Amino acid sequence: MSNRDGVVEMNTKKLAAERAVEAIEDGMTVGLGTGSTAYYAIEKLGERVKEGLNIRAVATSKRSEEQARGLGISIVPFAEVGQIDITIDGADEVDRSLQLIKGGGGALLREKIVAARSDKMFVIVGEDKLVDTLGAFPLPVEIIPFAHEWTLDALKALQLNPELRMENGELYITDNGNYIADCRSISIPDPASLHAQLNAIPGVVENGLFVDMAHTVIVGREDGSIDTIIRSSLADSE
Ligand SMILES: O=C[C@H](O)[C@H](O)[C@H](O)COP(=O)(O)O
Repeated sequence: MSNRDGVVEMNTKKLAAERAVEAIEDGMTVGLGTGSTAYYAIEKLGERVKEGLNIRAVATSKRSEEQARGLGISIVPFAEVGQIDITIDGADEVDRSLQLIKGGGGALLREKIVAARSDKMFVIVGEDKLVDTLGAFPLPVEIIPFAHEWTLDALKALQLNPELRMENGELYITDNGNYIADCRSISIPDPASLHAQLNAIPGVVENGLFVDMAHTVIVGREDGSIDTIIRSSLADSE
C-alpha cells in the first residue's frame, strides 16, 4: 500500500490477520471477530475455504456474519456449537500483560461471549495498539437504555468520564439494542479490578476490558515483521 508521496506503507493489520489464519485447520470451529483487522482475517479465511479448507464459524457481529457468508464460510447456529477452537479478533489496545480494550466498533458483548467459549483467543493488531497501560483509547461500556442516565451517574462516580456514543447525530445502538458509554481520559493500571467494578453496576451489560482472555497476540510491525506473543501464564503450561 502506498501513501500520497508514493512511500510504501505496511498494512500491519493485514500482516497480523493473515498470520493468525495460518493456525486454522480442517474441521475447526472458528470464532470470527469484528473490525477492520478481523475483516482481513475473514477475507483470508474465505480464500482458504475456496481452496478446500473445511471449517464452520460463528460471528461476533452482523457485519462479520454477512462478510463471511458472502465468502462462502459456513456460519452455524450457536446451539450447534459446543466449544470454539480458535477465535480471531482485533483489539483497540493491548497492554504488557496482554490485557485488552475492545469495543471500538461496538461489538464487545458478542465478542466477549464468543471469546469466553473459545479454547484460544488469537488477538490480531498492528504495533500501534501496544501500550504500557490501558486507557488512552476510550473504554467502551455497553449499558441498557432503561434509566441509562443513572448508569452514567454510576460511571461518573468512578471518575470514568462517560460519554454516550453517537453515530451520524443519533445515539449509537449496538447489535443487542443497547447504548455504549465511552469512558475517556482514564488510566487503567489494574484492569481486573475495574472490570469487576463496572460489571457490578446495575445497567451495565458488559465492558470492553478483556482480562486474561487473550491466548496469543499477533502483532504486525511497520518493518514487515510479525511477533507472536503467548500469554506468559499459558506459555508456561503448554
Ligand atoms: O468492537 C469492535 C472490536 O472490539 C474490534 O476488534 C476493535 O475495535 C478493533 O478494531 P479494529 O481492528 O478496526 O482496529
